[in-house]
Amino acid sequence: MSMIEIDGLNVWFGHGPDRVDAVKGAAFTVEPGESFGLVGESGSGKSTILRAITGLAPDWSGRISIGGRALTGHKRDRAFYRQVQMVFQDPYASLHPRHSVDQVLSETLQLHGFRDIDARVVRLLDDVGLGQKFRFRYPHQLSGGQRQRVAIARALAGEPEIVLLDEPTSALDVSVQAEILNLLTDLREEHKLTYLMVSHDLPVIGHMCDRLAVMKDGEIVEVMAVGALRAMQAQHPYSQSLLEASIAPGSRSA
Ligand SMILES: Nc1ncnc2c1ncn2[C@@H]1O[C@H](COP(=O)(O)OP(=O)(O)OP(=O)(O)O)[C@@H](O)[C@H]1O
Repeated sequence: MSMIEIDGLNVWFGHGPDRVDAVKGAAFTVEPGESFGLVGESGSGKSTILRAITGLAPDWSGRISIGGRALTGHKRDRAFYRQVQMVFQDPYASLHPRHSVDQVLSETLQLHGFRDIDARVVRLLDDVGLGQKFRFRYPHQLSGGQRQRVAIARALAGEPEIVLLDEPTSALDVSVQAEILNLLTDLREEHKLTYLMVSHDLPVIGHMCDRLAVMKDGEIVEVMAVGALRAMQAQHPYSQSLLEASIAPGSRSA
């Protein structure tokens, strides 16, 4: 059974003449323990697929199934958030400025119903490579990379099976991007996680993922293995042009 199954997915915003069809007929599956990438230029619909899964895009049709359970509407229950967590692009926006790291993690652990909060906070900080000295710091006392580590710790607090990653390093300095990507790779292995990751950056997807879908204007034009990407074997002309652009000198974007 696939961990994530998307089939015939349409997602739209607005009505009548204002309607934007952001995702059209998308289909792919993500297997347990796999890391799957969604790549494409800005506005191609990548983030909208993650939003439809998490219930942040209310108007959709088709099939979204998580661990064999079909989702309906846009209300997601506690069991869903136990199984699926998300890490966003901007750790500055996703952390409350007046909540210490300890508060962020303790409150999240309490919401998930854990009792051994103290031991779990300690373990989560270790897991994401932040020592105990960061425990009582506030977001403004942390670097961008450290904040993203806190956001990752918060996502892992409920021991999810699936983590949705929306451009998790594109707001960070180039120097810390690789650190966070390597951390995410290690955590996937240690915690047996399944990733669905959005990026406009093909080399990032190539580094992080087993397979990927290339999106253009709301449609998936090709699903391919990362091995084919590395061998420059894209089938669709649009994927080929993305590949060529990504290896052109000076093309590497943050
Ligand atoms: N809340 C919204 N209301 C109206 N249109 C939206 C909304 N969210 C997204 N869209 C539109 O849906 C399309 C797909 O957007 P989406 O954010 O999924 O693209 P993306 O590939 O993730 O690009 P980016 O990396 O820039 O976020 C775009 O045309 C966008 O303008």
